[in-house]
Amino acid sequence: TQSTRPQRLLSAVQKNATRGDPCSVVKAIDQFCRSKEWAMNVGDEKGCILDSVVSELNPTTVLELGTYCGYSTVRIANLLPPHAKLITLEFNPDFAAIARQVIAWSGLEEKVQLVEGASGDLIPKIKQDFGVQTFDLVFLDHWKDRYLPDTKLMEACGLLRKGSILLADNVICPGTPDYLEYVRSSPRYESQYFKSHLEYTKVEDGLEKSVFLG
Ligand SMILES: O=C(NCCO)c1cc(-c2ccc(F)cc2)cc(O)c1O
Ligand SMILES: [Mg+2]
Repeated sequence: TQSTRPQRLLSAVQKNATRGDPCSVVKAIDQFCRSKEWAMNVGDEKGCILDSVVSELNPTTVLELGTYCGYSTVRIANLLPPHAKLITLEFNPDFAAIARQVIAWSGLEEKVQLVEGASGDLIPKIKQDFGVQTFDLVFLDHWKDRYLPDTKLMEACGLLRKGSILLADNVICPGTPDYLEYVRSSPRYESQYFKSHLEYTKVEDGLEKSVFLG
């Protein structure tokens, strides 16, 4: 039976990265995606912008929407202070299975809780089931048509507080026009666009950083 691209990405990590070394896991995935097969990780260029936002914020609670193979999960978790928590939601069970192994290889499983399911179903359960009241940082990288409804849902569930940061991938490619319009026009957000490129390509893409004003 044929292997899948996430399975081949995991094999590349297990072959080329050192167990317990998150940086080597990130490097191995970027090398695989540049030299062997493109995959929809946030990538090295946008990843550096992600790193700078995380490092500047020093968040204690992080929510990631869309785990895929765990690349950005590892990038974020690697920068978190001790006892900080990253909850990452993934709808696709095949992606989740690979991501668990990538996260384990990096040695960061203590900081990460991967939950399988639909973000729209899980978000309302976070306070009661995962013991988190509000998030310092939310990284949106899941289905592009879910960015806006899930943002409104997080607001309604009281998961955002004054100063919470939303960082959204792919606001240009594939694009999230309704989400961009919302965070850029709403008086409840202060938004900033970080121009970059679609992972491993020359195509324009970027990250939108939005501060919730409460
Ligand atoms: O769908 C995406 N993520 C949610 C599913 O896990 C996604 C897609 C693309 C992409 C794909 C196909 C193309 F032609 C261009 C972009 C890129 C990304 O960074 C993404 O996060
Ligand atoms: Mg993305």
